[in-house]
Amino acid sequence: MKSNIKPKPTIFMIFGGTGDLAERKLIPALYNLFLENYMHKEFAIVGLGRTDYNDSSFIKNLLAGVNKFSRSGKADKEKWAEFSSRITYLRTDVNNEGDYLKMQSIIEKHEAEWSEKPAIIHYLAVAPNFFPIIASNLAKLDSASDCLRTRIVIEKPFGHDLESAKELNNLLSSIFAEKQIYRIDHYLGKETVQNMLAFRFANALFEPIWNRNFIEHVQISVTEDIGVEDRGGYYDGSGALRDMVQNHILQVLCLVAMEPPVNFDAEEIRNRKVDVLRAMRKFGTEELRNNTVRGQYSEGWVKGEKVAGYREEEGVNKDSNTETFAAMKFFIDNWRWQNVPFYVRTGKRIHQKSSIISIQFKDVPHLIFPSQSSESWQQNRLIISIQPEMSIRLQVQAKRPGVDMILNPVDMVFNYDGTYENDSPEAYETLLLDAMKGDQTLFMRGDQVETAWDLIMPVLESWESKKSISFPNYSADSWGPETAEALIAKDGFHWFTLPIKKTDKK
Ligand SMILES: NC(=O)C1=CN([C@@H]2O[C@H](COP(=O)(O)OP(=O)(O)OC[C@H]3O[C@@H](n4cnc5c(N)ncnc54)[C@H](OP(=O)(O)O)[C@@H]3O)[C@@H](O)[C@H]2O)C=CC1
Ligand SMILES: O=C1O[C@H](COP(=O)(O)O)[C@@H](O)[C@H](O)[C@H]1O
Repeated sequence: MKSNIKPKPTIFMIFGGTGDLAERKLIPALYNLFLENYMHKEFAIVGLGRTDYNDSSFIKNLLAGVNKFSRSGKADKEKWAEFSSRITYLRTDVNNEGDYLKMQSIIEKHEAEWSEKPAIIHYLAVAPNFFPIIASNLAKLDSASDCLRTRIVIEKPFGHDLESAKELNNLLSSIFAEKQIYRIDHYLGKETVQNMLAFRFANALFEPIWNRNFIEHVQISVTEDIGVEDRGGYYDGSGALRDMVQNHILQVLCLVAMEPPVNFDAEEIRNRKVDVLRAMRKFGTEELRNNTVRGQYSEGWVKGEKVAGYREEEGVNKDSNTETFAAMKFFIDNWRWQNVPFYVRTGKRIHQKSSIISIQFKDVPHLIFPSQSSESWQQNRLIISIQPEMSIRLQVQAKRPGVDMILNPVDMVFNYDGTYENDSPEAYETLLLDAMKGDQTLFMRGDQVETAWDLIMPVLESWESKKSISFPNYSADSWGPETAEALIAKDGFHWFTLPIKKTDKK
């Protein structure tokens, strides 16, 4: 993220190098960073897994992944040869202490050959039950306590609840310093999410009105048209609240609501974000009843094809009460945001894939133009579209051409397509480069994770204790349960959606 820091020589140890995340995201991201000359010339990638590969069969598999998933398309033959010459495979069982000694010798070999001692990034792309055993074994490596160059990247989910997140934090901090721990949230790597910082704190225009005096309400809506796909086993033990709200949505909310930081330091930004989480109102019995909604999708039709209901998905319990949709109303109890509702919603098998932040401003204090119909009148609204459209729209009222003073809302639009020629990097590219640079700004600090868990625990506990919910309660390809409409409609608002463009639908 910070352009004034350059990566040093680096060794990537990818635990779970043979897995889905490495194939679809990590290796394509590292390859793109290499293509765009962001990597230091001295780097090595070590894939770790139990599968019986040698270097060449491992690399062949990774190439297929790059060809299929990289945003830069099929790999260039020469560039791939150069990139892949840095990749090796080490057959490893994370439970086997002897395998960590082999990692140690790889590190020592590079230390002896390279111009300076490398940064060592242990990337834990394995199931979370392996995080403790890997961390404990890494503690035995000579380099583990070297704060300046050894880093551990932890994939989501970071804990299953507050207690397990605390346990994991305690274990990690007994081995590593906080500045060595990189808890990943890929939403923070998204270009449009990072742009919130630029938009809010590099423009004089918006900050003076960014508060309860001018803003009526805020919406954060992250909807997906896909179901749980092949992750039913994981998802059924998680649900939408844990999978999306506790992490991605609360992190985005923090960027919308944080106070201006005094500088661009990782600690300063993360302090301001955690302040927001600490100020968020806890859910008591009344808020649980009135301000939260959950749902689960049933079968339906998507683009002419019949799709299964959640309970029929592979890996999902046939009478599962796991929510695939969550909506809630939050309040932030501080001077800036008192009484401004923040509505959030997320769900799978929703009619439209779309991640948007909508900020609705208060009405004008006095309207001088008579006879405006309700369709022609819209309070000012700022829409930050994270994906698939990457844009910022400011909806303002304008006079429609004609002899009468008829108003209608129009959009002032900044669209990434058409403004910038280059493709935006994938979230993992930004985050991996930051891990190489040692920049933690876009990674979650331990207290942030725990405060976010603390906030949602009453909702989780309440939902888990009341099993009598009548699921499924929304059909695939709908906008979620009707109660989610009611949650916002009872305050006089409605969920904002962007019109679907043909290209948005796969
Ligand atoms: N896939 C995705 O899109 C996303 C994944 N994540 C997170 O990333 C992590 C990995 O997910 P994903 O790649 O999908 O999982 P996969 O099941 O595809 O991969 C799991 C990996 O763990 C390795 N592994 C399992 N047991 C051992 C062992 N005893 N010793 C050594 N290696 C072992 C497997 O290697 P082998 O089989 O060769 O032993 C494999 O490489 C999870 O925490 C997940 O929540 C987060 C966001 C998105
Ligand atoms: O972390 C996760 O995110 C994806 C959605 O990510 P996006 O970048 O496609 O918006 C979600 O599908 C998945 O369930 C969740 O684990």
